[in-house]
Amino acid sequence: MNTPIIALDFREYETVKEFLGRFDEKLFVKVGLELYLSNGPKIIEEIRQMGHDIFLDLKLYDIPNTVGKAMEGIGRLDIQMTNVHAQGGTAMMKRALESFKDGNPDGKLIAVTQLTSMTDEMVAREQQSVLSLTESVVHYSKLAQQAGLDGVVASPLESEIIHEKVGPEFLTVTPGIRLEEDSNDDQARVVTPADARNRKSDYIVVGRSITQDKDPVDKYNRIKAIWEGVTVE
Ligand SMILES: O=c1ccn([C@@H]2O[C@H](COP(=O)(O)O)[C@@H](O)[C@H]2O)c(=O)[nH]1
Repeated sequence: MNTPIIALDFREYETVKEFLGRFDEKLFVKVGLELYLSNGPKIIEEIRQMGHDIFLDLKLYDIPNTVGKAMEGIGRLDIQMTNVHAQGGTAMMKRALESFKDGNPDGKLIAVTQLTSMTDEMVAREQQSVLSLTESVVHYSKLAQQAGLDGVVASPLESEIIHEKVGPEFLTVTPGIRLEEDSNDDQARVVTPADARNRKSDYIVVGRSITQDKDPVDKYNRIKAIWEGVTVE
């Protein structure tokens, strides 16, 4: 069972250091735009030196040449996973893959399908999509697979159908995770860690539910145990 990925949505390195210092085990953490843009690539080195694995979540979305060049830089970083937007198209994803794997052959490149903050209604009205949200997620997953990527970012609600339509080995990395006790926020497609496991997600990504808790280590351990099926919520 893959360990839950903790989204380090903080701005300051000092906050990250204090947060990670509470844990006495190796973690898989996600560095997103807020942390990376405030600190630059050195944040990756610092976290790696602490012994943790990193998913660099920059969601690149541009023309193939621009994304390819940016991925050359990302490929030089010591990370385990990174991503692009599948909506950038197959040519863009292929260029991204080539550049990233050139520097980091073991790293995973995945693509965002439909953000977990999106609803069926938003996909229909704002994207003017003729496909339903789920159909659109499957469509972008197939494009990502055709481009040779390792998997996608989606909601756990779509994990089963992605595995069914695209393949069991194709990774589903799934944010939008909340326990029943957690408050509602900007996430629209939300499930519990147990539900994510039942729906065959490969990874769960959890941010505020852990980082904003008064006891993040305890909350992480609870979420991990539920995700692994060791305890019920
Ligand atoms: O579709 C997506 C893609 C990325 N994310 C990121 O995951 C975390 C989730 O944080 P929470 O605090 O648990 O909501 C966050 O960093 C997002 O940028 C996503 O939520 N949905």
